[in-house]
Amino acid sequence: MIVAEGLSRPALRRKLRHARRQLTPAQQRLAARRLYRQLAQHPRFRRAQHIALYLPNDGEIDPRLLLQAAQRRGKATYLPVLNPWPRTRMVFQRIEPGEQLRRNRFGILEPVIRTARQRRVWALDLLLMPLVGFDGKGGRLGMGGGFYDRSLAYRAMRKKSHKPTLLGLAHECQRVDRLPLESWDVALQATVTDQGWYAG
Ligand SMILES: Nc1nc2c(c(=O)[nH]1)N(C=O)[C@@H](CNc1ccc(C(=O)N[C@@H](CCC(=O)O)C(=O)O)cc1)CN2
Ligand SMILES: Nc1ncnc2c1ncn2[C@@H]1O[C@H](COP(=O)(O)OP(=O)(O)OP(=O)(O)O)[C@@H](O)[C@H]1O
Repeated sequence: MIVAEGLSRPALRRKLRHARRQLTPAQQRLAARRLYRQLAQHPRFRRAQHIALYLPNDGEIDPRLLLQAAQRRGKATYLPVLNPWPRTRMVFQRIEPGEQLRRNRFGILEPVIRTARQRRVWALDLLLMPLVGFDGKGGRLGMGGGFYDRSLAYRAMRKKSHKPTLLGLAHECQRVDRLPLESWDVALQATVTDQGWYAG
């Protein structure tokens, strides 16, 4: 586990991003299969009809087996898409198997914007979130764009139990003893790694 004390947020981010990029392709594949086993039969996943995931970037744990499983089971699946304007906004758009994707300004694959296919965050059942670091208290450190935090800002005004369920997905090497909490940070209900579940 990584000790956060004495590290600034950017320094911690660099260290954690470095750690996940060190994983070999074989380790990545194994972790992705283990993650799939942790979640595919879990009630939170089985019960969800509208699920948002992401396409892996920069060493992130790969949730594509879960994406395929969700599509096989007839669930609606969504990916984050960066809005052209305002540029700080991220939306969730439904994707179908085999749909053509394009790289966004960060080089991450995403569907081509089609407003009619977008769904409000609070109308999703399950949000599987990428992250750079996590702790055992629901803390999440992202890439630093604040995209997920802004999408979830509505939560501050609603009860914790509201939709969607927020789960972080991570490699075990992304675990930090304790993350400093910022005012805008939205707590995860749990983080799931290739090794297990960490309740928030
Ligand atoms: N797989 C995945 N998709 C995602 C996210 C994510 O974290 N992971 N995002 C979650 O928010 C959004 C994209 N957010 C991002 C925020 C910052 C950087 C970033 O700083 N990237 C470069 C900067 C270089 C450049 O500008 O091209 C970097 O690697 O340093 C990347 C993505 C939407 N889609
Ligand atoms: N609810 C919000 N409203 C406005 N700005 C916000 C909000 N949440 C976060 N931000 C801004 O986003 C910036 C990045 O935040 P932070 O470092 O927590 O992002 P992150 O969680 O690492 O990234 P991401 O959510 O994209 O994965 C902060 O400087 C903050 O000002």
